Amino acid sequence: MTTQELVAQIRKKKSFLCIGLDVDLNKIPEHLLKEEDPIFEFNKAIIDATHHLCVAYKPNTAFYEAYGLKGWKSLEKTISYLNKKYPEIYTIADAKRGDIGNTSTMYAKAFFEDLAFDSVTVAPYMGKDSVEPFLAFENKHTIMLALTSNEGAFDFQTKKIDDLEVYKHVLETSKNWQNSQNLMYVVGATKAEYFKEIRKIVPNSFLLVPGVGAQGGNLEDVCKYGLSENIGLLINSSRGIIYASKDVNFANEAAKKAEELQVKMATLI
Ligand SMILES: O=c1ccn([C@@H]2O[C@H](COP(=O)(O)O)[C@@H](O)[C@H]2O)c(=O)[nH]1
Repeated sequence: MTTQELVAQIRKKKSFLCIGLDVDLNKIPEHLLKEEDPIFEFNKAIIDATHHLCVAYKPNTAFYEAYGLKGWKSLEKTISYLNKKYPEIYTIADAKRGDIGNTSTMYAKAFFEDLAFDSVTVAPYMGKDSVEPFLAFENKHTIMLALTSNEGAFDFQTKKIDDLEVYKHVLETSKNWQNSQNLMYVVGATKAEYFKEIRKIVPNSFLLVPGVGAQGGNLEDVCKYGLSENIGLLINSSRGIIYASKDVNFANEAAKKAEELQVKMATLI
């Protein structure tokens, strides 16, 4: 999907919500555990109940890899359900990959070609030659970690090298990489006070913002400086939406949580 198509969907739905599909079998309604593929049945119900309120879904691959081959099959079924039934929806494989060039190309093929995701998250630590193989894919986005939502972000990302914080180096340097128009960045909602500085470096880039909901990030605080001319934000909430309830009405309860965020978003754009 192109960035323009993503922006058009955001404007149409008045939503820049991304729902995280981080499925933990200990947290889903018990009646689903009798199904052949409980993870897929859970995702399908959540997607059918919330697709009109959000523009993107983000399965974190860890939650699928943890269940081995079965989990990977559930991921495959989920992305193919989304691509067939809701082709306008933007999809993010939150896999945080990146390696030497030829290995990165294989990661990119796995997520962009085999699974047909629109985007994948990558770590910047191995530098340009580890990220450019992802950027070479047309109409696919590579979402690079810049300033993450966790406490450990202060261990390295905010430390200075040559008088500039590491996360700023990540943003500044990557702007000059080949096909950098295909880059987006992860910035945690728990770091709202950093958005003003970040927008000075990447005024128009899309930012994937996890941390609203369970991690305590605040939508309005992020939007104050995070919104750009083309909206430029995808705000993710996973546990805060998908685990709204454990009873048979779980999908409707999740939709209510998603709607709370979407209604606020509509007033902000
Ligand atoms: O800095 C980061 C990068 C990624 N994540 C991921 O986003 C979701 C957040 O889930 P919640 O349940 O809404 O807290 C999850 O998949 C994380 O691995 C992040 O939180 N922070």
